[in-house]
Amino acid sequence: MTDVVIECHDLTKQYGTFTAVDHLNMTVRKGEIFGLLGPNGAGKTTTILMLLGLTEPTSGSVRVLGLDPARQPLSVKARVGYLPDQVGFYDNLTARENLNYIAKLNGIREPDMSKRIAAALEQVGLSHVTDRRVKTFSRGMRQRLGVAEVLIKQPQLIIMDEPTLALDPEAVREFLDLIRQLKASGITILLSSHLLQQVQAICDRVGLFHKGRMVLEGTVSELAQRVLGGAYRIHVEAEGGDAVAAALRSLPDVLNVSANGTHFYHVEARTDVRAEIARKVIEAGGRLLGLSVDTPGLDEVYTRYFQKGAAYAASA
Ligand SMILES: Nc1ncnc2c1ncn2[C@@H]1O[C@H](COP(=O)(O)OP(=O)(O)OP(=O)(O)O)[C@@H](O)[C@H]1O
Repeated sequence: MTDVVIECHDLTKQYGTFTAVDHLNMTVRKGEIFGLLGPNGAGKTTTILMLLGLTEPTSGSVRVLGLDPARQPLSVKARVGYLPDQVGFYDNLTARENLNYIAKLNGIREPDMSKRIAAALEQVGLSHVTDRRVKTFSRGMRQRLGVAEVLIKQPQLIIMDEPTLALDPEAVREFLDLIRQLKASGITILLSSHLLQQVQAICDRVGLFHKGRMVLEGTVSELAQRVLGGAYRIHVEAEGGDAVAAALRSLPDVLNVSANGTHFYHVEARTDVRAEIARKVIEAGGRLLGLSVDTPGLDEVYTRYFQKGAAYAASA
């Protein structure tokens, strides 16, 4: 058995003559957190619906845990959890009562049911409010209860659609920690979000959607490399003048060096070449006074991509 959890080949969905998802190729591996990014209408939700077997592809293929969601929707539903942006609960019921209801709907019976519910509430940090009515819960608690609801199925994959949209910063932080814990427990996560900093903070890889196509895919630094050129911006402070500047320019992975005054250099590089820079400055007879690196964020990649969208789409 391979470790591929999601695999799409030329997956296409048309609504009439409109193509919402256009020949999508995507692979998500076991244990990854994969982020789906893209502006409104890019095709993320339609993709999720096809992964869940809630809408049929027009052409192409999709496999989730080796299953065809269009033909085996119940098997997919049994193994895959889905968390929307806001989960609906019966507000007058307690957390436990809500989960009892969901467990029964999923065919889970005692004694398993109570054990799974207790474990799920523990995992999301809500054990202390098991018997409190959900109407007293904050949005953050409701979202975590949503994860507990998904966990009682013991899923191998959880698909989350904008799960942190309505949360305050503290609740977001707790929720992102929870996602990391889910990954640590071996669950694969597909996360659709507009919130780039959050995606950057937790996703192993991201796919950028644009007009139904996945136009960029990779780690944040790979995307930065592709869209911005130099993914690493290195700030160098060194004495040594022209010899230092020439030494910096001679490094293989360096794309650009600009000097700011006589001591400061801004280096754009394909890789983190700080160690090589330190060596070169010394070899050139210079004196290294400071060295730091910053990697561009997903927000910069995203903004730049959409400024130059058509050009990248053509080369993707
Ligand atoms: N049932 C439908 N019938 C016709 N067009 C649809 C249908 N569902 C979605 N679309 C269109 O398909 C395109 C992709 O929509 P989708 O909801 O997948 O995008 P999205 O990336 O999830 O955007 P958002 O972030 O706004 O949810 C949009 O132009 C949308 O209007």
